[in-house]
Amino acid sequence: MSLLRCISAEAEEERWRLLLVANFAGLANVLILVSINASAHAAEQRDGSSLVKFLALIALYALCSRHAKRRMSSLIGMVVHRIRVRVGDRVAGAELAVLERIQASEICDLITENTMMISDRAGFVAVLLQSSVILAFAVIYIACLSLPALMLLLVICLVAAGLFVGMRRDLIRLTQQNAGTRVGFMERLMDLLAGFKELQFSRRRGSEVRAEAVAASDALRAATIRSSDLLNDGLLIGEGVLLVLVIAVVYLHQGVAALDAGTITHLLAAVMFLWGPLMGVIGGIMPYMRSNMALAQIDDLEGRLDAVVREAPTIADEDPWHGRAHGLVAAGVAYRYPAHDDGDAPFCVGPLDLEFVAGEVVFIVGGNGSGKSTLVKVLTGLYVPSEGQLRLDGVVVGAANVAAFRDMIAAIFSDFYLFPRLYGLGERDAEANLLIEQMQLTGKVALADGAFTTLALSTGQRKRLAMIVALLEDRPICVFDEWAADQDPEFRQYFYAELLPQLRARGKMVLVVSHDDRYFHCADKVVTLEYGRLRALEHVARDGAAP
Ligand SMILES: Nc1ncnc2c1ncn2[C@@H]1O[C@H](COP(=O)(O)OP(=O)(O)OP(=O)(O)O)[C@@H](O)[C@H]1O
Repeated sequence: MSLLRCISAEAEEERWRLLLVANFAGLANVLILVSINASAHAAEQRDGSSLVKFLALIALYALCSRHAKRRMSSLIGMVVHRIRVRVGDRVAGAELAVLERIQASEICDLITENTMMISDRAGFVAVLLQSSVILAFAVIYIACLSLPALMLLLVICLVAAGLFVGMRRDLIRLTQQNAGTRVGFMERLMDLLAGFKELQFSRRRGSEVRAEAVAASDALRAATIRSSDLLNDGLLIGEGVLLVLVIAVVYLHQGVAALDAGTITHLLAAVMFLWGPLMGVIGGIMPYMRSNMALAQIDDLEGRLDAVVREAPTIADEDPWHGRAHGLVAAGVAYRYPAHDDGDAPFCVGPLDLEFVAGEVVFIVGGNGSGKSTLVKVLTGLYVPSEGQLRLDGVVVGAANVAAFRDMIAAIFSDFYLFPRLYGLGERDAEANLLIEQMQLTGKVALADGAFTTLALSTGQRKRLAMIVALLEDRPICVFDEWAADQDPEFRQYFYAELLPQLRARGKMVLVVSHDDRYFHCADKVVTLEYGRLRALEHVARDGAAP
């Protein structure tokens, strides 16, 4: 959708009022020109009342033009705001498997860069729209002065428009190239920042990464120069058109039409007077075209998000469990990742038949890449099974109720994210600080007004904070993916020998992904995976001794 259409849709019924105000501004502007021309040629027109008329027209123009430009800028701001919210909602409403297919860096770049581009150029676009209205009135005035002059003006403008159309093609090509170049540069910058530590240990690796970052920056520089050259060419064409217009008017009476000196002076005054609005149009065309391209790129991103979102069923709000979970059954459940571009067979976990009950601790174990985390994502409703079904207390987990199902799970994944605040948990400072003491983090971090005082902690300490959040959530199903991997021996012991039994005693259904074979006896059941298949399902005797 073009920016003009977006503005019009945003303005709703205000659009007609805005158009009227912009037209008043255009009319007042041209009436000032007409009055100047009249006063310049007739002494009787230069009295006090004509001065008042001038001042009134100037005031009318200033007020209407100011209102129209301000409203247009603010409507463009609203269009951009709505785009941000819409794309944000689409991302928030997407499924994990969907988001894994679109790079987060690409989403961020497309939203921030393009919306900033539209916002930054909103002023130019507002001037363009207002100037276009003024020009339309000026064309009527020129037509009244001389039809041949109007024809000449239209021919010159058509030639200029043809040049702009040619430039638009270049601009589209450059805009697409620039987006790719910018993402490339951001990726190299991330290499430098995220891989900072690794780069300290190899000067050669460091210089190779730096060389690629410099090359990406250079490509970005060249791309930016090409774009600004194109914009400058656009401005130059506009200025050229103006000069050609002035010269054409002067020579007009010698060629096509015999004009008297008075009309020529009026025409020249018109062209010179319209220099500002003409430059407003010319200066605004490129930013307007660029804004439309930014909109097209956002449309494309939204289309891609929609296309993958359409594959996933719409999530509804049904809640057949009301916060209680007794038995979770995976019946013939399998999950297959999307096929690779290179034709390699994608990884598949399952089909598996498994059962988990409340008050039971189940360990999911296996070698690296055996599918433990993938299985956990299926069991927690993050991935929709490719085959089979998940049933909680006899009710199939599906699109209609998966949101309620997920609301019953407290999960800490191996690549967990720690929010700086206790979102969704209300006022829990006292309880949280008690748990912080239990987790031996007192003096390191505290919870004040729902926010952690710091997150600058070690990996193990941050995982303990994530555990505190999970315990505060107090959900019937707990999932811990390699939580103990970063804990010291004392805390590892606390996790397996104290925390898990406490959760079992409280009737929680606990799923633990673990490599700690020293503690496998702490489980009620051990599910062993190998290449995505079930290798063994062992029940552990409850006296603590492995069978
Ligand atoms: N986002 C993804 N897209 C495509 N394939 C993936 C993705 N994540 C994992 N895989 C594939 O799934 C396989 C199993 O990965 P998974 O993370 O489930 O293993 P894991 O048993 O948890 O391993 P680890 O013990 O190393 O954490 C991987 O070998 C990989 O081929």
